[in-house]
Amino acid sequence: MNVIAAPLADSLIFEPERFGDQRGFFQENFRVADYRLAGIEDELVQDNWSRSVKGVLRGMHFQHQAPQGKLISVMRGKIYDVAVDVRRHSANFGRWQAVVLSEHKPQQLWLPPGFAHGFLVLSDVADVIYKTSHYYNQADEGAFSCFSAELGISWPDLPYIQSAKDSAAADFHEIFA
Ligand SMILES: Cc1cn([C@H]2C[C@H](O)[C@@H](COP(=O)(O)OP(=O)(O)O[C@H]3O[C@H](C)C(=O)[C@H](O)[C@H]3O)O2)c(=O)[nH]c1=O
Repeated sequence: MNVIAAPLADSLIFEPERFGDQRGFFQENFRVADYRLAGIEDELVQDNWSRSVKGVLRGMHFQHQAPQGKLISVMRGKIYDVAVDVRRHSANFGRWQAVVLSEHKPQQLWLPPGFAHGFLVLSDVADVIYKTSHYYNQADEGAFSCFSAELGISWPDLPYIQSAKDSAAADFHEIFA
């Protein structure tokens, strides 16, 4: 398992080995030992499956008291994955990164606890699976707008499909005043 740095400090990109043959391919998606070797001590306790059609824009989401680390893989399609460091002590507080994840490129993205997460679907459909280091708690959830001017996140230009919650989300500076 190769590990490379993602643009923001503490975020990592894992590159699992994919064994292809005339039948298709085999890929190990998760070994605790690989993540411990990369310095991730978080225990991953929940596994999610998110299916979206082209143009779906989910985010930007985070949890206040029990921030979730996320290990993100795209099983089908392609996404433009964005994360914002919302750790107040971080030198990168308020900075964002974008990583394109695709079923055709064996890469997984690690976001440590304290990153807000969102993604835009670039393919007709995308299946995103991700493990999290804390359980989901709707009461603990926070969100800010993907289009918060002060962040300057550049999104590919598509007709966006958002949930009512996401399209009504406040700007970053209103949440992290
Ligand atoms: C996230 C989550 C949601 N749900 C339920 C709550 C709602 O009834 C339904 C849809 O939830 P929501 O619209 O918040 O789903 P997303 O917009 O994909 O939210 C996710 O979007 C970004 C990209 C993330 O990284 C987070 O995991 C998460 O916030 O699933 C659960 O039961 N468990 C969960 O872990």
